[in-house]
Amino acid sequence: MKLLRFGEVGQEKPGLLDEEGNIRDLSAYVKDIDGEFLGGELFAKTQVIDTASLPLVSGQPRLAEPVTGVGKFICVGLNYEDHARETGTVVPPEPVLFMKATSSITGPFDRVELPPHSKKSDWEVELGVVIGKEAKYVSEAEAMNYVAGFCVINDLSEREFQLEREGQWMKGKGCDTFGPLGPYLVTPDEVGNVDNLDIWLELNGERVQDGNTKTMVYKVPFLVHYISQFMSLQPGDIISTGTPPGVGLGMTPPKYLKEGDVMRLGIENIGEQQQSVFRYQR
Ligand SMILES: O=C(O)C/C=C\CC(=O)C(=O)O
Repeated sequence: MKLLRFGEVGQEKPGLLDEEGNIRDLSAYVKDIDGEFLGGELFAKTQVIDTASLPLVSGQPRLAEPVTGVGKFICVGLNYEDHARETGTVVPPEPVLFMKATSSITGPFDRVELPPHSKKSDWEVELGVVIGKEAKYVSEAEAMNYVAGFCVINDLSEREFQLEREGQWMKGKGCDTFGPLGPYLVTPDEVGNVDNLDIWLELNGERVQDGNTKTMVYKVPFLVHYISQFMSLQPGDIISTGTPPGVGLGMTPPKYLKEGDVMRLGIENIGEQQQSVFRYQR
């Protein structure tokens, strides 16, 4: 099942994508796609709904982030060996974790804003994991029972804020619009082998990231297990699992986003996003 949310900002409704690629309105069954829904009985019931019985949504509405009310947006840094190398580092002996502000979350086709005083904003396509059940000290073997589904994430990163200013990475990771999610929350049964999915990003039509989740170092079950040793995970929390090589920081010379740029990114079986870039004016 591919769950989604559609409509203008603040007026989104829950929906799903049917087999023919049409959007169907789920709002008669479900208030919204959030932690309460994903952690409750309705989520399982929704998976067996006859989609043809749901109202068709006409036109081409805006697609929003497929889950709302995200409590935690946790990211894993340097989780592909070749990406670590391109940034001049190595894969750490344990996962590097950081948080993105939940206020950075936007829809998959919404515009990305460059902060007024930024110079080094960069792209990072990533596989997102959406938690469906409270996970506290879970084992690696049982970890997938806590996963509701997967989505595409662009972990946008302002490198000067992240790496050249004092303190933690979060300054460069949590800027407004720096966390496009979606367009779909895809349930595991439709994803196939999560350890073998093509993952890519194009900047202005040129493919700059061209990887596969098979080269991810710390895999999804391990990450869910690992993070749950430090904090409990709640339904609707998101884990962004790291990016493959091809970010602007790793280029010679480095290349960063500018107004007018267009990013298109996707993951096999999970979906595609596209964002254009503008500079926020104060
Ligand atoms: O130079 C470093 O320490 C790491 C630079 C970028 C890694 C990153 O942002 C990531 O998400 O991975």
